Amino acid sequence: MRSPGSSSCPSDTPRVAAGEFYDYTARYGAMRDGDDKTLGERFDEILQEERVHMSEHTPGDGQHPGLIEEREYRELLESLGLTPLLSVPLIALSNGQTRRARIARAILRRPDIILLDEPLTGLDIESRDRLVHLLQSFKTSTTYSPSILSSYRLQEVVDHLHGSLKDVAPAFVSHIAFLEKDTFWAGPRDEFFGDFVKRHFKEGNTEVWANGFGTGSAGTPKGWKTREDAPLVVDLQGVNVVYQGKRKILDQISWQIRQGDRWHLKGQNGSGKTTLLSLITGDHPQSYVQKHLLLPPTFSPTSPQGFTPTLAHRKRIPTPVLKSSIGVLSPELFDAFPRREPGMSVWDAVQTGFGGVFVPAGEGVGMASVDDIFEDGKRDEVREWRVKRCWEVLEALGPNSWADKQVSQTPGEGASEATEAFAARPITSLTQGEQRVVLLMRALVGRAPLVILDEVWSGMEEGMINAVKAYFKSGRAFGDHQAVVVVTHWEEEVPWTREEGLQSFRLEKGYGKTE
Ligand SMILES: Nc1ncnc2c1ncn2[C@@H]1O[C@H](COP(=O)(O)OP(=O)(O)OP(=O)(O)O)[C@@H](O)[C@H]1O
Repeated sequence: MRSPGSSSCPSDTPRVAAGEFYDYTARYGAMRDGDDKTLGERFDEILQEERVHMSEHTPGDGQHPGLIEEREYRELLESLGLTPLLSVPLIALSNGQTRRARIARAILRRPDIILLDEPLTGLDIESRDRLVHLLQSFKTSTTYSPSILSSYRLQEVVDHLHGSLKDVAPAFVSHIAFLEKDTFWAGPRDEFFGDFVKRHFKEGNTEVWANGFGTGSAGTPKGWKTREDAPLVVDLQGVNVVYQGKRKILDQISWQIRQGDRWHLKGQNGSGKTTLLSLITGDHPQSYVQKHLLLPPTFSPTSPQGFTPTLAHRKRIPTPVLKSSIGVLSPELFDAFPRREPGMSVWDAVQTGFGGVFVPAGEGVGMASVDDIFEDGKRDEVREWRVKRCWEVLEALGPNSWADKQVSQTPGEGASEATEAFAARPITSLTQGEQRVVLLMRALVGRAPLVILDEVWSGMEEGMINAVKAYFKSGRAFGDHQAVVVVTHWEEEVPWTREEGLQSFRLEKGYGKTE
């Protein structure tokens, strides 16, 4: 019998765990039988399950908290912005929409305790406000008032953007438990901000602020006089995506991405960011039918010089070539990456980034592909560069950079013991945050002409976030020939400023515009 006591909303891998969304490319293709269950139908099923569960118990026996009333159900959907999505198949929901649906599902069952793991991650600003408002309303509700246990990253609780200690914790939070390495503190919110935060961050723990974005040197050195001189990496003109002949998601989008560019792709949940990026990565079937969708066709095997910036239409680029031209980390990729592949180590996972593949290809640096692709004279050089590059990213983002205060070695001088041990670990033995860092290494390792970083910080611990920020700021993470697109709903997570050359592309109601 299920426990009526609590319900939770895990921060990630929800689609896999729930069996509701298992293959991230499936959502772009034709729906298969069983894929077309709508959000409304799923909620109806849950309510029916609750009715059955209630009928098996007498009221007051403590085994069920009572069915949600019709009016409250409607209000719940409304307050999470789900009403217009009831007729949408589960598989077609965007990330933020899925997260909101999962939170509603948890609340529908009216548990006594709700566990929320980083509930604001992946939500746009409006949805974050709506959720906080909903959780706040439970405090004064006479019909349903659950206890809420919710985890947040420090930046969602303390004003991180400005490096200040201002309390920005969501309004409904009354008590805070703080966990960091060997420090544990728990108590009322006022005491946390009144005393603990100030004391804790004064006592030598200031690096959490010092490494924030906005410090250090610019990360966008460029070898071109003006941006327009830089070669194109992606060229989209008048791109459209329509579903079922009527749902227009992208309407005449034109976007040019050039070498050295740093882009922030913006837009509310469901505005089409993932769809647009899936056209660029070639995962979306409609990428083949676009009139003008030019993508980077060339391997970038050894160095920036190895890249020839000649664009080609999606139809003309073999998928493996396109995959090796674009480094990606996204929630979809995180869910789909086959980390349970028997024996897959960190090293194996990182090196799949050279080909943008999921399965390690052979021995060593997985360079079966090297033999296939490169001529005799070039193979050794390619192998050598790839091995060196794997160690570089492992050193830069491995445990030396976030686990404790050890000073990491200069990249290229060989890997430290901690890094070697980390490289050998099975990826399944890592925490979720560690797995994210490894998949970020995978996206960066090939020095691909285009790197797409979609919500890369979610699930990472504070120390990891700071290590990644520091790496991006160091100028070593990206070469001049690389273009980077960052997707996040948090401005403070974007690693560059406008002064450093950052540009923004916003999607709204199907249209796209540069800001
Ligand atoms: N196969 C499909 N059929 C119908 N609609 C779809 C399909 N796939 C996606 N959509 C819709 O396309 C819209 C855009 O989704 P997309 O995932 O691109 O949004 P997003 O901007 O990435 O959102 P988020 O910020 O939540 O990640 C959503 O409203 C989604 O429901």
